[in-house]
Amino acid sequence: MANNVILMRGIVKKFGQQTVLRQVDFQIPEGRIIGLIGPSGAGKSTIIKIILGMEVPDKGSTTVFEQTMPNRKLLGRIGYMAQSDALYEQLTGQENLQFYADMKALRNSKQFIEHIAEVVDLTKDLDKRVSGYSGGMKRRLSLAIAMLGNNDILILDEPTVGVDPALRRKIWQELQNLRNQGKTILVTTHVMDEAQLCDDVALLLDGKIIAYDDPLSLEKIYQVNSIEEVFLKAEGLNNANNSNR
Ligand SMILES: Nc1ncnc2c1ncn2[C@@H]1O[C@H](COP(=O)(O)OP(=O)(O)OP(=O)(O)O)[C@@H](O)[C@H]1O
Repeated sequence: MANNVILMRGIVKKFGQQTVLRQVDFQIPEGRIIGLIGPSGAGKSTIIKIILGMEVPDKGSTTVFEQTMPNRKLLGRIGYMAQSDALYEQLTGQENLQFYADMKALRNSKQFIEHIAEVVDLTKDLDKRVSGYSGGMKRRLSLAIAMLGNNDILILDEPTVGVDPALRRKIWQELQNLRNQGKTILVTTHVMDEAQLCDDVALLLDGKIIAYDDPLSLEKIYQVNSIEEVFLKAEGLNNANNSNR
């Protein structure tokens, strides 16, 4: 059994009167790609922020490599891509990448930047200012920044929004390469084809992880043929349960 690199136990998170996470137990083993799916507003980004120590839960505990977050040293081992881009608009793509590479004290940053720019197909645009980038180009630059360096964990909040299918495939190949090197990847997505590519998929509904297994097992459990159908069936069952309460 692989070690769990991220462990959440009994997480409850409220924003004012709204309880977003009711009782989240979630463990992420080393060297796997884990997809976190759920309807919009289910609390996926909130889970990510709690893992990173950016939000504090009302109840429960979270550890990363058996330590509580935030932890500066651990943050250096994690590549994070948020839903909104944190880019320096007045700098070029290259300068943005170099800035973050310097922050990570990355050796061989030139080779890293060249490789990662190629993965997200930005090589030709690296000398342009980010203010002139399209939305999709900004997402790709954010993804490149998250992937810079030898991160042990990558946490990607909807990394392929605005990315065309061919490039999406290339990015997933890179994620799978990283997984094959033993890296751990947590990704949220609304693209069910991508969820299908994950080693395991966790389904967040009604403030809880209601199912967590590899895609084939989930399809068997829900007696359907795709993760999209798993999602729809689980949501339908949940809504029916709620209206019977
Ligand atoms: N800082 C905050 N203050 C108040 N409410 C918040 C805050 N952060 C999140 N929420 C609320 O918590 C709920 C879950 O938000 P979250 O962004 O985690 O959902 P999500 O599953 O990532 O959604 P999406 O798929 O649309 O990105 C939403 O109703 C959101 O409005």
